[in-house]
Amino acid sequence: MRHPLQHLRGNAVRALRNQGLHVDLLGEDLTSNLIEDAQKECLLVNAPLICRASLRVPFSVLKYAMTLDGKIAATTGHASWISCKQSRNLVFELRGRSDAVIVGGNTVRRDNPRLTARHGGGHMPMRIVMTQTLDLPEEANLWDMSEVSTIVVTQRGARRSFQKLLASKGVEVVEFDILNPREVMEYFHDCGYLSILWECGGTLAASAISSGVIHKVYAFVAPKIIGGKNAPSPVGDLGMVAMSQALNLIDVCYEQVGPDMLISGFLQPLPDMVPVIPSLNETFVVDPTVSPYESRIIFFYKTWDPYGVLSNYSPHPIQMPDENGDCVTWMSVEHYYQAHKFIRVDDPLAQDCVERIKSAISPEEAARIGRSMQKQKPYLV
Ligand SMILES: NC(=O)C1=CN([C@@H]2O[C@H](COP(=O)(O)OP(=O)(O)OC[C@H]3O[C@@H](n4cnc5c(N)ncnc54)[C@H](OP(=O)(O)O)[C@@H]3O)[C@@H](O)[C@H]2O)C=CC1
Ligand SMILES: Nc1c(N[C@@H]2O[C@H](COP(=O)(O)O)[C@@H](O)[C@H]2O)[nH]c(=O)[nH]c1=O
Repeated sequence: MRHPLQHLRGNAVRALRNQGLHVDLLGEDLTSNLIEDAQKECLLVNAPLICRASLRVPFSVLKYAMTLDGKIAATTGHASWISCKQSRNLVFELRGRSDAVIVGGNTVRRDNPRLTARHGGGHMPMRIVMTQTLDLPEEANLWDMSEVSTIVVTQRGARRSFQKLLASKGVEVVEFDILNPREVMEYFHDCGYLSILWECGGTLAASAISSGVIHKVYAFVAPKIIGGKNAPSPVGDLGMVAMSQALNLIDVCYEQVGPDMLISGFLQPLPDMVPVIPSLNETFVVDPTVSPYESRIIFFYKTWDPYGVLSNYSPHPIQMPDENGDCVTWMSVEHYYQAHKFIRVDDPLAQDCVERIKSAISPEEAARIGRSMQKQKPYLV
């Protein structure tokens, strides 16, 4: 398949063909039902890359283990173990395929987890803790940095003395003005993360789902019943009141793992799998009074879809007059847009940022520079 980013599209294919290799592109040179299935498999395998490239957050998987009566712990908070050994071994593999594993403060306080991939010398994911209060134990397995590092993300100004203690143990602390899953995922996207495994409890899981940053779910269901009116469940309050609002998983798979059942599926369509024209019962058009089928209206979003050339990210140069009326060429609308956040700001940092955006190699890079500068130095915008 072709690369999802327009400016990289075709490069690898061209390079291979230039070397005399025969390359067939799924869905272009080769078409058939079988090929369509293969193309879909290709999309699924590349889900993290596609998500990262088009949604500008890492691909996030929410994983949890629950009893048959939908509990992720007993009323006391005790949770080890719900799923069987084979299931937990599979979790080590999932961790090993992720760039980071993330939990909420309460899971750290309650479980003192290690969050390592005990799979024999393979890749170890970074460990991330999300906590507003920073009210965490002084001693915890996650502060043992001998095998792998931990990053704690928290609210700006939270418990400065505890931040110092963490720093003395080598734990990185990142402060956010607004600590929510989307901001945190955008930050880790900008740091280069591709895929994140969420192993938190229901409180943070609900917040992450509501923020739209969870793409896939892995639910291990153990044939056990624990009961308990107040025993926690995998997803906290989503503000839904009718079953018709429930989120339906897509491409659901069922797999038996020892005595457990692993149910997995996508929580939102992969960007390339989104239908270009929304179906009639979908109501998410920008203006609810406008039908998505109205012929005068052109819908565009991703650069590689029909009309994608109208997107800010389309890598087409534009010419715009500067403050003196002289014509200046910008590599894309996104370059122009990002630079104009800083263009008349009387500060050398802002001027430097404009120059960096101007010479960014792609619209995505221009957006990355603009957005991270805006986040780091909000006073410049
Ligand atoms: N069976 C399983 O698969 C799992 C079971 N568990 C069990 O679940 C229980 C803990 O569940 P739960 O309390 O939901 O734990 P979470 O892991 O969801 O932690 C919740 C905490 O996350 C922090 N947080 C930071 N930002 C946010 C935000 N934007 N929204 C929500 N929370 C945020 C807060 O920490 P702070 O208070 O520090 O500010 C909050 O109290 C334990 O009993 C544990 O054993 C946990 C994980 C998996
Ligand atoms: N209880 C439970 C899970 N709990 C998750 O695993 C974490 C513990 O990881 P570690 O300390 O590395 O073994 C814990 O904090 C929570 O996120 N996972 C599962 O696959 N099955 C289970 O039954």
